[in-house]
Amino acid sequence: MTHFDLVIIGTGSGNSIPGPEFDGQSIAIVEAGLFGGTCLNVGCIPTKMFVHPAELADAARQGKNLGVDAQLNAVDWPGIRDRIFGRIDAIEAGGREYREGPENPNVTVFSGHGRFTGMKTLSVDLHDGSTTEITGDQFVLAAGAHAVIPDVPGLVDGAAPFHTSDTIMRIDELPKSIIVLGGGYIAAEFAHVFSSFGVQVTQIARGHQLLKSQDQDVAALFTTEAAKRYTVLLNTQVSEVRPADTGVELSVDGPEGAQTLRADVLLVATGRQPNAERLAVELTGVALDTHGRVVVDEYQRTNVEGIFALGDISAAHQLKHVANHEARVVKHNLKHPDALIASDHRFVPAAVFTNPQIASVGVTEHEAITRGIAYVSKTQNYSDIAAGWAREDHGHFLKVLADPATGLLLGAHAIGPEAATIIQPLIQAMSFGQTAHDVATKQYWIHPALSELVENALLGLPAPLDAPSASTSAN
Ligand SMILES: Cc1cc2nc3c(=O)[nH]c(=O)nc-3n(C[C@H](O)[C@H](O)[C@H](O)COP(=O)(O)OP(=O)(O)OC[C@H]3O[C@@H](n4cnc5c(N)ncnc54)[C@H](O)[C@@H]3O)c2cc1C
Ligand SMILES: NC(=O)c1ccc[n+]([C@@H]2O[C@H](COP(=O)([O-])OP(=O)(O)OC[C@H]3O[C@@H](n4cnc5c(N)ncnc54)[C@H](O)[C@@H]3O)[C@@H](O)[C@H]2O)c1
Repeated sequence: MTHFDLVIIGTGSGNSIPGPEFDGQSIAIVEAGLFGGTCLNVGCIPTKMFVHPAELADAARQGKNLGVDAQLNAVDWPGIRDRIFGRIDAIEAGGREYREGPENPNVTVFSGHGRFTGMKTLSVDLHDGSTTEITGDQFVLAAGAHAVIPDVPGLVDGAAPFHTSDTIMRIDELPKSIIVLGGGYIAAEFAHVFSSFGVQVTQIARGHQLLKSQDQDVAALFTTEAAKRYTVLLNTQVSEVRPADTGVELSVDGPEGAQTLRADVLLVATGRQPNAERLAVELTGVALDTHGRVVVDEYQRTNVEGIFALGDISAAHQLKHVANHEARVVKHNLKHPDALIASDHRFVPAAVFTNPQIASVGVTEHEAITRGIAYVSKTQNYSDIAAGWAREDHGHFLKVLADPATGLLLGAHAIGPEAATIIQPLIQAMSFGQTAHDVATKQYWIHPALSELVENALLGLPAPLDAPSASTSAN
């Protein structure tokens, strides 16, 4: 049994903790899978590296509307895949080498699956087949989450072939058809990529809308636009998945009754569960909530002294920028027990990298109504600002919600070109407590840039003093 000052489990955002401040401390890093975690290897980065070529393919198809008659001749899947993972795998290998190398003499990397066996005692099943046990004064639980496989015959028992986001990006060839199970982020982004690459996509969602955690107007428009691009089956349940001659066969039940669907490939994208139970954190006394997340306070401390948690294992938002933020908080708090800093989860933004793109921050209109929050709102269409009009945008918009008494922003929800980039000034305004009026009027907005969407949305909000206390909206 080897003892360490600090044990970090997981090399996603957890790997950013060791630095010169920790030079005098012995550190164990435990990693069961690829070095660098989900975002780098199987998450944000590779998916967005597929999204960009998908956008290029879409642009070739759509250019004709504006007089550029381009043609999409072929999508070289193996070429795209190998370019992406050629770059990513090198970073993964470099990251591992760096931590194992002479630059980090105080760090020991354990390549294997860790599992608590007692108070601050971790057993690690190493990839060489041996097992080792380590203890630590302090622990950082940064072990992320894993894809949930629904309890459907053929899936849970592994009888039928299927992919998750962990494997789909490395398949050998572009399938002719794919069924995407799930209506959330991962399903939306992969349905977009495969559809743009010319694959026949069928997306199955059990709810009445895709991306139903978004503002309802955004989710409704996205669902309508997705259904124009590929087959979307809503209110549909899968009862069985079977292997077929060339792929898979699914029995589904929906508004059209029972039917059998076939495709070359099935992608299951039905949520991600924190890895806390797999790590047996309860054996070191760490409490979990009803979602299986590690419970942390605002300083990222668990209920056990000296054990911190960050990222997907404990966060309500499974997002890389949240995991990174929390890692910075944990890094500080490990070194400054008498001057702790708190995580800031007030305004967590997120984007879905689809076509159209979606971005959001703060409360949705539905949430404002159900929580009884007084608000005013303005929905600004892209087509009514110069850059949107010029590109003949149809139907896309930014909706902003503000407090009628103070003029402070409550939320922003965009669907349309560059939505993820466009809403950043609104995230900034919310974070720094700037009023909608000040943000709109006390700076220049570049003309004719897409950012004028934000300026016009804010100018369209009723002024705070004129506003009634009840909700008002301007469209
Ligand atoms: C397909 C996909 C696309 C995504 N796209 C985006 C995006 O565009 N933007 C965004 O903000 N977020 C995105 N996310 C979410 C983002 O990837 C995660 O929120 C983020 O990576 C979580 O970081 P983490 O450090 O908490 O965990 P991870 O990065 O998952 O790191 C945890 C590490 O712990 C290791 N581990 C787990 N259990 C053990 C154990 N018992 N012993 C040892 N090691 C263990 C794992 O192998 C893993 O390497 C995406 C996720 C997916 C799946
Ligand atoms: N662009 C981004 O920031 C990005 C991209 C991908 C993933 N992520 C993160 O990763 C998380 C996980 O993504 P996800 O898409 O797997 O989860 P999600 O929570 O976004 O969506 C899960 C979907 O699966 C459906 N579902 C759940 N159980 C089901 C079942 N038994 N049968 C059928 N459908 C079922 C849900 O109704 C929902 O539509 C996201 O919540 C997000 O935080 C972020």
